[in-house]
Amino acid sequence: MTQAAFPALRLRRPRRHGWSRAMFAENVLTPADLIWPLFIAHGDEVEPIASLPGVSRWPLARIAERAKEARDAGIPCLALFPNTPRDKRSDDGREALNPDNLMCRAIRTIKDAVPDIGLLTDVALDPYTSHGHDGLVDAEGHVLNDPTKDVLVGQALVQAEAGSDIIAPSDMMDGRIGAIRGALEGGGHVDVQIMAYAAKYASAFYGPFRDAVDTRGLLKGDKKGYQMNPANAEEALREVAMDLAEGADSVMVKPGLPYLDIVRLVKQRFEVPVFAYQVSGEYAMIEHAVAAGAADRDAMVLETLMAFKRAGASGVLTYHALHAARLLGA
Ligand SMILES: NCc1[nH]cc(CCC(=O)O)c1CC(=O)O
Ligand SMILES: [Mg+2]
Repeated sequence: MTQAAFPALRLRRPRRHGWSRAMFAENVLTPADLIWPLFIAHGDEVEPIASLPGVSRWPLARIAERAKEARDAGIPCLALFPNTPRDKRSDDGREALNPDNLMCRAIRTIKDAVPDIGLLTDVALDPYTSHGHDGLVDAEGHVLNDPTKDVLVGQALVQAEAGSDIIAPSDMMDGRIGAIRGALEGGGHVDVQIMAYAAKYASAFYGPFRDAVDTRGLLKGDKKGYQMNPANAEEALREVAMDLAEGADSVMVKPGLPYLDIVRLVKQRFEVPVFAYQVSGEYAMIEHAVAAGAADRDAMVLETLMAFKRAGASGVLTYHALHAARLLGA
């Protein structure tokens, strides 16, 4: 590429005026880029989550209001996470298969009230197990891949039957995308999508989420035996290749900002829709920085979300979705 030299070349020239900055923008962020995660309470009260300031668990009676707010702000899709009552959690997580569990009731409640918003539902056993792991555990505490995969298939089917639009397995078992895709096809759910949490890292940024779904106190050990090592990037490409080959419609990288290099690598290598999850610890870092007077919330939210777009993401799951969508729509 040939280009002029200074002073003919002045890269500041187009930055002088707002209209010009807008015209030269290489990426845009819109409310349609945002997926809003919502936590469902099992009781009747709104339950603020102390480690996730500004985020609450919503009872079923209030969940449709949130869906309407999201739709009215231009958010295309919600991600749902249930806080299963402790007495319904068990070693085998069988409540995940109950077609009347909190997740399935939330799906039906939202679909009845707001049929035109998309619903993405998490597939993994952690909100349902008494040990807090995403799968079935053997006597040594090892999470068993193949038996877990079979349960996840059943979990995906009850969610699809309740009306989920996008099944999002966040469990990191090998082979579950193919098994779930096969079951969805066999069950007549040919248009239900799969967004695979393909490159999900064993991260220190999930703490507040574990409070939100009440697994922090239950979790025995850690998830390093199935989630990825933060040292690895090549392996993320193998994870993505595997999930695409098994029928994923889109893939996710998680956490978000510390793994933007992975978003970029995946996008360049595969040219498929890539989503990023700006996770609970990332949200909390921003909120605590704001509370400490170290940052401007609106600017920081919009800048971090734009960074995902620049890296190549098709969209972002973020607890700031409603706030950001309203800023963008204003
Ligand atoms: N299936 C577990 C799951 N699904 C989404 C998140 C984290 C999301 C967040 O931190 O916002 C986790 C946490 C974990 O793996 O322990
Ligand atoms: Mg995998």
